[in-house]
Amino acid sequence: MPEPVPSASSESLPRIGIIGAGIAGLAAAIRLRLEGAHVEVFEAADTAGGKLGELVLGEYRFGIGPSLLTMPEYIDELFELAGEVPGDHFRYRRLDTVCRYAWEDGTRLDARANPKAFAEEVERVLGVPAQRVLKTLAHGEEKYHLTGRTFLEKSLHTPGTWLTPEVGHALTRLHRLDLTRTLHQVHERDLGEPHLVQLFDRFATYNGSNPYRAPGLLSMIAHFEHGAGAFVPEGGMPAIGRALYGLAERLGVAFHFETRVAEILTQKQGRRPRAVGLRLEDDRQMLFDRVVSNMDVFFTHERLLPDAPAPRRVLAREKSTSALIFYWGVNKSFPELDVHNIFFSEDYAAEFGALEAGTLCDDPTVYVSISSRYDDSAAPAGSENWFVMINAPFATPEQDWSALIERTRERVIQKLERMLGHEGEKAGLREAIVEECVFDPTTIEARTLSHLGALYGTSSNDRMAAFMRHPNDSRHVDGLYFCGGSVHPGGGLPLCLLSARIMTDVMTRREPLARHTPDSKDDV
Ligand SMILES: Cc1cc2nc3c(=O)[nH]c(=O)nc-3n(C[C@H](O)[C@H](O)[C@H](O)COP(=O)(O)OP(=O)(O)OC[C@H]3O[C@@H](n4cnc5c(N)ncnc54)[C@H](O)[C@@H]3O)c2cc1C
Repeated sequence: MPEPVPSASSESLPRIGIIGAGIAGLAAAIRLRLEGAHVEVFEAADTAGGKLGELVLGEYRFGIGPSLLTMPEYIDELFELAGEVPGDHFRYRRLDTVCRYAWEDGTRLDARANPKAFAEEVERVLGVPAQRVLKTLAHGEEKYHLTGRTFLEKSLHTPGTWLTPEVGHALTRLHRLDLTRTLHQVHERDLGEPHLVQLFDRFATYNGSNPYRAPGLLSMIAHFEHGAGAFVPEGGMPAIGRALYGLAERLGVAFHFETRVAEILTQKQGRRPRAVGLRLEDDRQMLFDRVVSNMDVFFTHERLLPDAPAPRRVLAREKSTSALIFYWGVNKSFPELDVHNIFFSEDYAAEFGALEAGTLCDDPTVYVSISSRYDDSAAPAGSENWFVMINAPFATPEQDWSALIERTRERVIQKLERMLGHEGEKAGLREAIVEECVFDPTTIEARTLSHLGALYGTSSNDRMAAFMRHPNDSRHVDGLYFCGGSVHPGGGLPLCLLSARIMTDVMTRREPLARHTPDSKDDV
């Protein structure tokens, strides 16, 4: 990618160095540039996007990580802030069916995005009254409205966050938040029917948590998919990273690809050290007034600040789950599948029990996402690009991934052939797989530089999780800020985008920048 050289006049602007061009690093670069800073981004990989990267296998293209897009308005917001029309650079559409669910007993359910249509389908297939489903979704939405603005959109480490009418109102409604029940207990209470409980429990995995431990407050996640909606971007998920990179470039952000940062340079200034620049892997030193890390926060402390004090308790928090992913080029079409498909395990509790024990169960829930369903260019005609993912524990030294992969691959193929009704066929799924690549938690750690291969930073398995996530600024080093899935408010694309917004807010309140208007970008 080209490296735009900032012009001389940018020397008078506050200089900010950002480590990492993941979605949050890109959003931070855009926001800080618009706030009036000279911004340079250092990225170890050769492209922007981080986990939103692309994998090409022969004639098949895959998004490496995220497959489900929710809350695209946070992406639009960045184009609007820059005075651009989002649809000129990034287009997406809403899915009518958010997911096609299948169980081993033959039950099939298409989850429509529209809450009423979804509830009616649940009543028809599972016999649970539609009103009960709608009430459960409405309760999730209520939890989101009671807590979302405080817990997801603001810093939890700024006193002003807590002195608001919203917090006062939430305190009067604490009993509605289900803080003393697990997510699974809430679903048993509100829905009862086992298939439906399993379907709703799965929302815990949207931030890498365990429904048997995560607090009932997380039932708000169902609202994101069924209330706010699920979307597919034109050009596939990697198009998100490309679009934001394009916007950042147009604004004059400077990018350095294949440039790994080796150290955050600090200088003692007053009581605490201050971040004053970056040392790159080739030993070059770049001076900055402020530094933002979009790199996994554990590695930021461990590798880039080895001698600085670190928030040990926060960094030792339990990680979110990881994944075992099979990227399969499949040379035929399976019309019975949709964009997002779930094949449930028969014993969900045993599946999460295995994850807690650091291994995989014999019958995992299998997620199959096929982006060629909405993006023709991702696979040859009549073929499909299957992203097949099962939840996996974060990496530990005892795991033997080659043995686990061999065993699980066989079980996954058998399960899919059985549940798709292709068992025993000569030309089933097995024969149709013509391209293959496998990522396990150790590959994910190496490829995306995420500690232990966790997909979403730390887990939300306890009530204190939100408070114990790393803040968006450093308590130990002045001038050092954080954004991305491993810090507040957590992992997943929407929250990463919010982390960049919160971080910019925290930084500019503490150390104001001269606001930059989009029209004046030429003087950078
Ligand atoms: C398999 C998988 C499936 C997922 N599914 C979904 C989904 O369906 N929906 C959803 O919303 N979210 C999903 N997520 C989560 C989502 O992808 C992440 O939360 C989000 O992309 C993380 O973005 P980030 O900004 O934190 O940074 P990352 O994408 O982690 O990027 C960080 C960047 O920093 C760079 N870097 C690291 N160290 C250095 C260094 N020393 N010097 C220079 N650069 C460095 C890395 O190369 C990387 O590009 C999934 C994640 C994975 C892995």
